[in-house]
Amino acid sequence: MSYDLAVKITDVSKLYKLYDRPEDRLKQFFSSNKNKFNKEFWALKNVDLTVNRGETIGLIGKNGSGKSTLLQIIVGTLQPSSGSVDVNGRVSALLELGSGFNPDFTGRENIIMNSAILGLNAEEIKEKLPDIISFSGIEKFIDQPVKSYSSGMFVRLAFACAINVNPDILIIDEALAVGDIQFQLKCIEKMKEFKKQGKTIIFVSHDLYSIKNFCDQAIWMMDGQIHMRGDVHSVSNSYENFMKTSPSQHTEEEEIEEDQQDDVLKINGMEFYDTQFSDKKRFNYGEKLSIVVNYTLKKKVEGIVGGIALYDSQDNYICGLNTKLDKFSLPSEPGDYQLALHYEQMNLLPGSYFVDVGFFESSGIVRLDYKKKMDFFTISTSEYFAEGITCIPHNWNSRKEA
Ligand SMILES: Nc1ncnc2c1ncn2[C@@H]1O[C@H](COP(=O)(O)OP(=O)(O)OP(=O)(O)O)[C@@H](O)[C@H]1O
Repeated sequence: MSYDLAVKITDVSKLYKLYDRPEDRLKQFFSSNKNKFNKEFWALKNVDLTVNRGETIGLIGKNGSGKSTLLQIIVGTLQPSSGSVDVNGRVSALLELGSGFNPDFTGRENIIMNSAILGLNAEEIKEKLPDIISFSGIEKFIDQPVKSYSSGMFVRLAFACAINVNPDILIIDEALAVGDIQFQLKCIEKMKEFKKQGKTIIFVSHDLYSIKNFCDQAIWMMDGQIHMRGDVHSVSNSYENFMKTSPSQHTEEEEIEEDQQDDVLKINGMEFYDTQFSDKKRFNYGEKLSIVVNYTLKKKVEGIVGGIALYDSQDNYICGLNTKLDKFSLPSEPGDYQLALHYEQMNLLPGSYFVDVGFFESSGIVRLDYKKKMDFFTISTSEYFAEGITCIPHNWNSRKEA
């Protein structure tokens, strides 16, 4: 395989045999009739994929589309039913939370075992061990069996192991979402460092915003196949459009959980203002409208991104704006701040509109605080001049054909 390639997958398929009842497995074993007692299910079908060294790839797709199966095959924890997999370099993966850990071993023993599996020799393990323990931040519990760990402690240990063994290829499957925000910030800094060093990263997330911010390329998996691959914006926009037209699809992306932790940034409140700077909630169509968000930054964070999104009463996404897209930078030093967004002309038609407010670190992967439907405002007008959600600036013209 060429030196420039990190992963080469050729015609890989993964077949599962599904049995309705446990005894069917035995019956099938003795049956000469193929598939009499089972159904065949292809989790992956004829997948070809090459990943170049230094690429940062986002893997997206509905639940059950085959993302984890593909990653496990790359990592080597799952064997394909057919096809070949070549990997150049050391792969470190954060797949299912702590899946590589032995619950009866202590944290320290698990680090040693994991590092050995990844190919580190005794000398290297001895050298890395203090870094891994210190990165995990769970020094006090490192000699306890991991079965006594909370999910937060698990993710700390798993991430510390995965990221400190100097991998050539880093694979992360959503796992970062667990764990506290300060630890997430520490991890994202490491991931950014990896990216700068030109390492290969494959990152799975249902959160398209973080995929768009962190990755250069994206792969969209559908029904066990690669449906689309290309630059991150075109693939994620196509996926987003597809998901909009499949109303029955329920993704984790929709389940934005409000961050209860406020140890880094806390959104304190929000107000709406008109041109007279009087605070109100009822506006006339076409009026100027400003949203002012009060927040407290408790720790220094560079490159914070603030965003405001509007939804109508049927939960249709109307408009999402953020400071990164508009190249507006926010302060990084701790303090109490106000962030104001001024809409020059609120051209939404009469109705109630809900506002989401969120703050993220620069790549969008770590959500510092997020308030869904934090408040709402209403638009009214005494005239009847258009229908729908918004009135787009326009004019009419008519002429007689020559
Ligand atoms: N051991 C197994 N036996 C039978 N079917 C399986 C097994 N593991 C996975 N599958 C099936 O294979 C399909 C692909 O699963 P996979 O976990 O790769 O999807 P995914 O895209 O990672 O989903 P998610 O986003 O929910 O993690 C699913 O339909 C799943 O039910």
